Amino acid sequence: MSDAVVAFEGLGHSYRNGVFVFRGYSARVRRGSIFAVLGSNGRGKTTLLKILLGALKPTVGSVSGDGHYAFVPQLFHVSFDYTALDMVLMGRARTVGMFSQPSRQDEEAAFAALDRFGLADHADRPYHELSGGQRQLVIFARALVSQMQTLILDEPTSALDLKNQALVLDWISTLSRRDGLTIIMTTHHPHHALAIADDALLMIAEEEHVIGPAKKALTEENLAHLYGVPMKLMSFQHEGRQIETLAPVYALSRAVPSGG
Ligand SMILES: Nc1ncnc2c1ncn2[C@@H]1O[C@H](COP(=O)(O)OP(=O)(O)OP(=O)(O)O)[C@@H](O)[C@H]1O
Repeated sequence: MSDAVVAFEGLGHSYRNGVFVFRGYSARVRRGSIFAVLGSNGRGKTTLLKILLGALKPTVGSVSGDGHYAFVPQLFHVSFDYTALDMVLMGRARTVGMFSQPSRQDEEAAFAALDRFGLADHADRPYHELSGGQRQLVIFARALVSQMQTLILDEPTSALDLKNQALVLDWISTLSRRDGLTIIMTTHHPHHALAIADDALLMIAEEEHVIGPAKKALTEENLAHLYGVPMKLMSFQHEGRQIETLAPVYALSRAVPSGG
């Protein structure tokens, strides 16, 4: 695998005999990089993540990787009355051990992770009472304390407001650039991928996919082809930085006001 942390070759999955969600997909995720996966609803992004996590066996193709990943799912339900802090402490399972109590150091790390996401005041609240976005942030905090070198994030910004989207994007970027972690994330936001990803996989159709450096893969043409919505790439200066971003162009049906 050389510099690749995760690699797959000729990968495909079929839940029902003969009907493939996708097949023939190949890619390599480089150590320390951010790898974004884009595709329309039902294209197979979560299926791909489940295969990489080893939770699902691919129907065809092969996957390699060390299997030591922290996973942040889209929705996370728990049946027990855990507090937000308990949820984060579960991320320390590797250091706490099966039947021991978390150490003071574990608790401090968990509390600091909650604080990083602005949730220190919610540490003792029941997890299931938190809002969807707050729960998503708690699960990020849990991934943060796990000390895994690879994070797999399923739509990490889906439940978040703009401020918390920016916080999480910055967090992902810092973990990769400063701490050398490898991040694999799915997203429905091409501009998020363009802002932070090194490489992108565009799952376009059953066999059709684009893989490459984010700036080369996330073109107006490829994205319009993927989503069926025109996309505009914009480049401008902001506070001395050159910004490149993407915006969809919506075709709105205009209702004609009556009598007008
Ligand atoms: N356990 C399952 N059994 C049968 N079909 C499934 C199962 N899980 C997913 N599918 C089907 O596989 C396809 C891909 O689903 P998947 O959840 O991987 O897509 P996705 O790209 O993550 O979608 P979204 O963007 O809507 O979250 C869908 O057609 C879905 O209905």
